[in-house]
Amino acid sequence: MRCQAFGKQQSAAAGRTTSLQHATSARTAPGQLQPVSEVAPAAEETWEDIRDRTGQTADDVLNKKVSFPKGTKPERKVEAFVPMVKELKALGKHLIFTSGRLEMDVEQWKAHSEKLAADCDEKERMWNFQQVEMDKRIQEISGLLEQQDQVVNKLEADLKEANAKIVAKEDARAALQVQLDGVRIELDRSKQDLEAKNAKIKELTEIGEKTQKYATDLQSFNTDLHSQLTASKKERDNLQLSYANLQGEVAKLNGDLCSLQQRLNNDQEQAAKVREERDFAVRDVAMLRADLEDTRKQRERALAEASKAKEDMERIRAAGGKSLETMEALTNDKATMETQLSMQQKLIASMREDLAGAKESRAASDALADTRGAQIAELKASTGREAKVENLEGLLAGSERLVYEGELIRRKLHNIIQDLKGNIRVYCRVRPVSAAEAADAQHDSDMALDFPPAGDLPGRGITVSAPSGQSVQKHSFSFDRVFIPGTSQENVFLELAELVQSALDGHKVCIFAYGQTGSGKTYTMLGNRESPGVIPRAMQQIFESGQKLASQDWQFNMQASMLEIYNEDIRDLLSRKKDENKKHQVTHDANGVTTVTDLTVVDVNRTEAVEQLLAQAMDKRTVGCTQLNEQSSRSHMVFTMRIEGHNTATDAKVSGVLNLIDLAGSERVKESGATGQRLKEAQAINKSLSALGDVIMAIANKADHIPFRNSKLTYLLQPCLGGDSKTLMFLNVAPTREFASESLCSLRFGAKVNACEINVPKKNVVVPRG
Ligand SMILES: Nc1ncnc2c1ncn2[C@@H]1O[C@H](COP(=O)(O)OP(=O)(O)OP(=O)(O)O)[C@@H](O)[C@H]1O
Repeated sequence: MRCQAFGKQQSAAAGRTTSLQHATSARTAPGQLQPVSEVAPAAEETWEDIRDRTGQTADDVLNKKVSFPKGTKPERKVEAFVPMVKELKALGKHLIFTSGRLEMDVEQWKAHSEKLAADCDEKERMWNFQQVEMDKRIQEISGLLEQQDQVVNKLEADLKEANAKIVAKEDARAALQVQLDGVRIELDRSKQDLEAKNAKIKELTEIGEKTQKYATDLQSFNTDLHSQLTASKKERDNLQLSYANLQGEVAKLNGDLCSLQQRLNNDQEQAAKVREERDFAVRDVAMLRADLEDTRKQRERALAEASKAKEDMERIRAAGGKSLETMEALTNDKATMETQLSMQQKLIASMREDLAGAKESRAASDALADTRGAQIAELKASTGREAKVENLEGLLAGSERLVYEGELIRRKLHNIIQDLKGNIRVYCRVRPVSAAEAADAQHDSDMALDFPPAGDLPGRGITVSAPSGQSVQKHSFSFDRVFIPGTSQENVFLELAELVQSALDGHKVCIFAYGQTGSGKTYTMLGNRESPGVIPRAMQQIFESGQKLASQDWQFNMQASMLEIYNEDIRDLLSRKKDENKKHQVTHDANGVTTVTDLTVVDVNRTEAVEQLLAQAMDKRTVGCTQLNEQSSRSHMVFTMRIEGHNTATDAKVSGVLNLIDLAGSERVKESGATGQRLKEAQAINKSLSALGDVIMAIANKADHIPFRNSKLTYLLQPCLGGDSKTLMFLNVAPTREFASESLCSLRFGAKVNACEINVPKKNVVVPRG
């Protein structure tokens, strides 16, 4: 299209050129008007000169009109036309030149535009080609992009997989870390086990040493008995000789028959005493047997612990496999333990031999008693003489000495056994489910406690199932004795009668009941008229034993006092005055003798007298009704009996103390529903019981400072807990699930107390010289 238009302009320009050429040829034709320049050739002006000179435009020149007045001569008219012709000529030349130039330009433009069109076509072709190439390239790139997308997707999937693997590896590493931590904990626990076992072995070694000492004492006792037996045999030979002589003198002795009869009666009494002594020996042997049994069990337990330690060690070796040094240490420890165990076994074997020796001694003393009986029977049938009577008196004096010495040895053995049993003991007592609990549907009266029926810990183990979060967890404990619900007051007392006896032998003895409110502390310590508890039974035993010892020239002076600690104040329960605000101070002297100022002290020598005092004290004691116990003790009650003994024959003196304590019940303030005064009481009770717990913990941890002064209760009990007292704690627990958490707390506390070691008890005896 552009090329056609370009062609039309060309032909128009060509047409113009043709008409100008015609004009030129017309000008030069012969006979026509000649231009002035041809007449007088001169330098021709160019159109640009004319234009610049005259200021005319091309149109002005072409449209110029010439008019002449009439009569103008032709020469004049020619003259007038000459400049016009010149102007027109210059303009014509200019136009011809300009149009030639324009034509040239047009040609140039045409060539240029053709070239441009060709370039355009070429470029278009190129572009098309490039477009195709580009499309191809784009397709290729798209293909590549798709491939790359696939690669990226694959890489992403690989990355995801790698991440998952990393997470799994992290998890595995965390699990391994946990395992490692577990192994470390296991290792620490094993170390602790080993330390505990070492401590146990040390304890067993100490027991072994004590047993050795005890065996030595037994040996010397046997030797004494043997020498006494030899002496008795000699005496028996003498008696047989005398008896032969006596037969010849029977007639003369008839007159002395009555007095002899009297002496014979005395002899019979003496024989009864000898029998009693034999019974003591029988009981001692039984106790020894029980003790031996205990030691055997300890040994078995130690063996079990050693084999457990071995298993632990192997487990640790398998789990860690690294701690070679620890392994070696464990192996060494195990070897040491095994050596110590074999020593213990030897010790037990030697104890068995001692027991056999003691049995022989008992048989000898039985035989001696029988011989004496036979002699008495013979004498009964015969008549005696004055000299014979004197002989018999000597014999009796010897027997009395024997009995006295036997009593001393019995006491010694008794204390050795007590020491072996440990000087702080814990007895756990579980009360039965009460009728009210069983009847009330609001109470969860199912049992929360189990007692291992037999096996490792018969009568010593207890398991409590207590809630732990959403589930229930079992916790096992063992104590020196566990009394199941329904155990009678009598059977409970039998287990501590020996301890009470120690007070008569000059020891400080402390028995206290600890437990949740309503768990049976007061029932255990005081009981009721039908089933008296520890305090009345202990009194009865002390008075009866005191009376028995009177025949061995012992005289006892006993004094009782009773106090309660209520809201951290001490109150005298035996005072007949109404002096509630009186302040009492507690002091301990260097010998651990405790004095409470201004406290009523009453001389007692009969059970009935003590019962009266107890009734009086119970009337005064602060008791209240809580949600958990109708008759709840709101104070700690301390019954103290001081025993001073004097042997008029030997001038020996003993001084013992028996502290019997009914603590107030621990309670959770929230659950007991306490408010006002009850709340204040409960807070004071819990504070003092927690102070007791702190003291026990400090003793168990062998702390440098024992915080006895943190409460009146702990300060009062200081000689019992930290001194040389023999201490027994009753841990009273309620049996039902309702109180399982509280029971668990009490059992944990009891276990802590059980782990305590207090000083070896010291006897307060003054033995005269010579
Ligand atoms: N072993 C038991 N056998 C029979 N009944 C028992 C026994 N132990 C406790 N009880 C009865 O359970 C109830 C609560 O006992 P007790 O008053 O002795 O508890 P407590 O621990 O002294 O309470 P608190 O000191 O908080 O007042 C009493 O009625 C008591 O008779």
